[in-house]
Amino acid sequence: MPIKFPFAKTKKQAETQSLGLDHTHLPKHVAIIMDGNGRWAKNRGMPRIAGHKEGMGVVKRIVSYASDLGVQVLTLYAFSTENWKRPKNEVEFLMKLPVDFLNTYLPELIEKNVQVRTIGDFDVLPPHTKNAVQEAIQRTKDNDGLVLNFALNYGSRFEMVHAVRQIAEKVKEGVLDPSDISEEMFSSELYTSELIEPDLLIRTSGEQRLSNFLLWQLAYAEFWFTEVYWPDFNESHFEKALYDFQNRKRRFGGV
Ligand SMILES: Cc1cc(N2CCCCCC2)n2ncc(-c3ccc(F)cc3)c2n1
Repeated sequence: MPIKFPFAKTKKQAETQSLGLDHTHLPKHVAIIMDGNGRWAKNRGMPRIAGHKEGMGVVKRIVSYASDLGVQVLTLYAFSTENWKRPKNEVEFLMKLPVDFLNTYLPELIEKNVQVRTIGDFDVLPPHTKNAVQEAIQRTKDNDGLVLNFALNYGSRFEMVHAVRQIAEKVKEGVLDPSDISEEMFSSELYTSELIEPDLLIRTSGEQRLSNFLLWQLAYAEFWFTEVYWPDFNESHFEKALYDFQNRKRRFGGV
């Protein structure tokens, strides 16, 4: 199909450009707090894990859509350090989701040139979770399309304290003077050291909190909130978030 719209490189871009999305000013890095899965299930008289399972299908759709649009990095808050406090059966179910997701979608992610990464305290995850994620990281490490970054057992305060400890050790060893400590140095000690910072944070389910997610990295990001529960979130909601992002940037772009 001849692409009618300037700048659009793919059919998906042409479709969304017709709706007003400007593909030359997309957010490079979108971070998402995928909230509302438990309430979605409760409202349907279903167990919480049904919401998580439905939410996993939405992950696949939004990853595919973000990749087609040309978003460079997508960071998804999949499991926080606080989530270990949930009931044992729910935690066990959640720790199987990365395995289920990758068993089902890794071939398509590879086909779409997606690079899988994680941030968080990875070593304490269950072996089956670690093995599946490590295989996906290894099999996609040379891909240069969308970077799909899962925050797994992630907590921003834990991440920042770890960074401070690393820097303090260098000062203690005499290889670093305190006067040399900079924002760039601190950023280089974070899990996200190899990634550009998020331009846009999306949070579903009506909550308007950061919940210990990317506290340092989101310093200059636009925040976009929706009442929609994550299992009901779809490409139109994602497109609206990107559209609103662009319009905010247009209003203040000149200052
Ligand atoms: C723990 C957890 C929970 C999880 N949910 C589904 C989405 C809604 C929010 C929480 C539940 N999803 N969805 C995908 C993954 C995943 C993680 C790593 C990976 F390499 C591949 C897939 C995932 N992991």
